[in-house]
Amino acid sequence: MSGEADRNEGAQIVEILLPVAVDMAYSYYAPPALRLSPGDCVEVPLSTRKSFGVVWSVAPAGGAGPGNLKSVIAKYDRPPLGETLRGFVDWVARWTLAPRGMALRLATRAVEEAAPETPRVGYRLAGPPPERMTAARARVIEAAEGGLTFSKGELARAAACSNGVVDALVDAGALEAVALPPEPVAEALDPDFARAPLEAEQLAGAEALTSAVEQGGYRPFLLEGVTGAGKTEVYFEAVAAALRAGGQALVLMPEIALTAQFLERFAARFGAKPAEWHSGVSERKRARLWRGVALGEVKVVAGARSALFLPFSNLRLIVVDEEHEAAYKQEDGVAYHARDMAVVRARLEGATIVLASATPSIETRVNAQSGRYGYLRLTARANARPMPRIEAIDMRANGPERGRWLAPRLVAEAQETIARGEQVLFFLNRRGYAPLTLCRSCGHRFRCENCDAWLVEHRFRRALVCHHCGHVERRPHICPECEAEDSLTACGPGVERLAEEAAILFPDARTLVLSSDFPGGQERLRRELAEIAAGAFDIVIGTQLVAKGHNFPFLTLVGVVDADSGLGSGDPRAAERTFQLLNQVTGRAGRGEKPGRALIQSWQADHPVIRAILSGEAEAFYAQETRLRERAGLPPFGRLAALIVSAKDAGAAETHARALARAGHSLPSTDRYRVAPAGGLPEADEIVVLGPAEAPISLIRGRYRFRLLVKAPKSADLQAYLRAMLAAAPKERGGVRVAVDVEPQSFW
Ligand SMILES: Nc1ncnc2c1ncn2[C@@H]1O[C@H](COP(=O)(O)OP(=O)(O)OP(=O)(O)O)[C@@H](O)[C@H]1O
Ligand SMILES: [Zn+2]
Repeated sequence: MSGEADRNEGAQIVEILLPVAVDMAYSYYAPPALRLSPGDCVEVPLSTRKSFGVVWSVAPAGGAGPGNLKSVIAKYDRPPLGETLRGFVDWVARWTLAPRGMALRLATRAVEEAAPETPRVGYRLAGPPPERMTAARARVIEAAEGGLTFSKGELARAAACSNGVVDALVDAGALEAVALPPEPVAEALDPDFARAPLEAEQLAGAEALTSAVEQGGYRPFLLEGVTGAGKTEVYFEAVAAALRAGGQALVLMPEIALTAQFLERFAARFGAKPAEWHSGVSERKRARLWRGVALGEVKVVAGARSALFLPFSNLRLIVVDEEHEAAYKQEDGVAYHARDMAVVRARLEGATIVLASATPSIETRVNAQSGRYGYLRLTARANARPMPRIEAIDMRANGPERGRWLAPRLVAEAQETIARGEQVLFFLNRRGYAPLTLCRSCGHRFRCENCDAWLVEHRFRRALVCHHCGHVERRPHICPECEAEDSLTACGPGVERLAEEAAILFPDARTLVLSSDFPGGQERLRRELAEIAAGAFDIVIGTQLVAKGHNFPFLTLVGVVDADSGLGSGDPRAAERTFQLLNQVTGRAGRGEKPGRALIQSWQADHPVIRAILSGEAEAFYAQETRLRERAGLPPFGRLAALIVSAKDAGAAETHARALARAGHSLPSTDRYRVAPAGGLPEADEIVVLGPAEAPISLIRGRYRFRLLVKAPKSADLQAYLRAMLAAAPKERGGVRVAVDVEPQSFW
């Protein structure tokens, strides 16, 4: 027996978290040779297959054998997940109510299956020229002269021939293949490469941030500056301070704002580009970056929201650019808000965090005004550029004729702008050709067969498309209902329809339509954004993609086609969202040498949001919105969670939603929260459950949806309440699903 204990000396019982939809860590036996520590990446058996996992805790096995525990198979060659990142994963799971394994997955997805690196091979001159010489071969040999080593592609490109010519020269002994060291994962950055001359307000902001980064510790800031104020230059100084301190920095941006233009500005300041992290980066590159970040070799990452889960080893600074952007909220899977979680990560890491925006969210602004965040402001544009002059076009009095969408005044000003060699942007936040197609003779409307939504006509693709489930059908020639011919008519405009109108009104202009649903994906979008910035187009027609943080120096006129479209929704943030979007899009005008203008087509020109945009009085708007939120107990003065109950059968979904609400109402109050009794008027410190109500879009992908809204005072432990409510509800049966969305950003 003691012999066995000796043999087991050093064996461990380890708790391992797997990147699957399970909250619990599983116990495994680790044989003595492994000597695992928390954070180690391992391979473990999971039912009939093998899985990646991360060690969460370790205890000595005390001489015992595996018993009925399964054994860890191997330790992977990956840098371990540090304690703060593990703490962050736990935190995100607790906050969002997602299974911990799914939160882990956000951190480890890039390296779960990382294949070993394929070695890089280079080619250089080796022997005498081959006996059989061709023109292409001669060009390759000429390109390889000088004793350097080149990749196959480089030689083939230089000689304008195929890769096969290079291979043939290797076979003939004229070239030889040599192994190259791996490509560096990121270039070295120099904090003093080219310091920008800053203006007074920029300087004050930069100094506050640099000293926070130097001192270390958790220090949150709001950097609020009008569009074109030069916020980027200010937070670049904070990045420089992090670099000087030997630390790392993360710049989060909405994915589409991560353009070549931004990377080049970064390179102009630091001598090289940052590491990029977004959906366009290849899997292999991501695995290498992940490792480089963990080892501290990668100093600065510019990334979309998922970069927040990278294994930084010495993170000194997080910047969340355009912090108000709804794109920071992940809607499916782990429903986290990257801005809010960035603040959490900064606190865990003891880092400075900068939330930057021209139009901060109410949440962030309230935090800045109450002194919880440092408040840095830039009140004027850099380089003495004026803010754009903004006017409204009242569509009731001065709108276009029927079937047209651009008012005569906007058309006239656009013509003058183009004639001066400047750029025009027509902004309409609607993809496709027309949001609704109907039959003139019987009134039939085309709806999605899976969703409670109209089909949007996409004329470029010659199809009717559902924007909720992606369902596509051909646009027929006869009405499927009454069989009338040529009776179908498009109602309302989308960007494609606007392009048609522009082609008639401005036949000689170079026009570009920019929309996220065109083939070519992110890469095409990035290229087109660069072309706009270079002045390759006279007219740009686009959705909100063009509004996000871009710098188009030739753009001097912005026409907002339908300023009111976002105001009618049931979203409690509708006014804030519209204010932000209109500010951002009009803020694209006049960033170059010539001053900018914006014309806003509105049916409600006296709406408070439109008035705030016209007057430029953001302060009054924010004050009023904040007051409304406070009175209604809405975030940030109270807390919300949405529960979306869905099922293929409407009755099953509704029954479960009602049971869930009853469970919520009948929970007893505890010291963590107080529950309002059903039917009674809630006190200010009590949690209430509103609904269930049929969701505004009551059917998506064939599933019927009901929503519950849990409204809690700031003092309540909302997550503890939600957990108790879900536990007290009957088990989900008959394909019923419940999705929890803490601090929801969308309300459909
Ligand atoms: N101190 C400065 N002197 C001259 N030009 C500057 C200065 N600071 C910034 N700029 C220039 O001003 C322009 C606007 O800067 P930037 O893009 O950082 O603005 P922003 O505040 O991020 O605006 P937005 O919120 O609209 O994205 C850029 O072209 C930038 O190079
Ligand atoms: Zn659909």
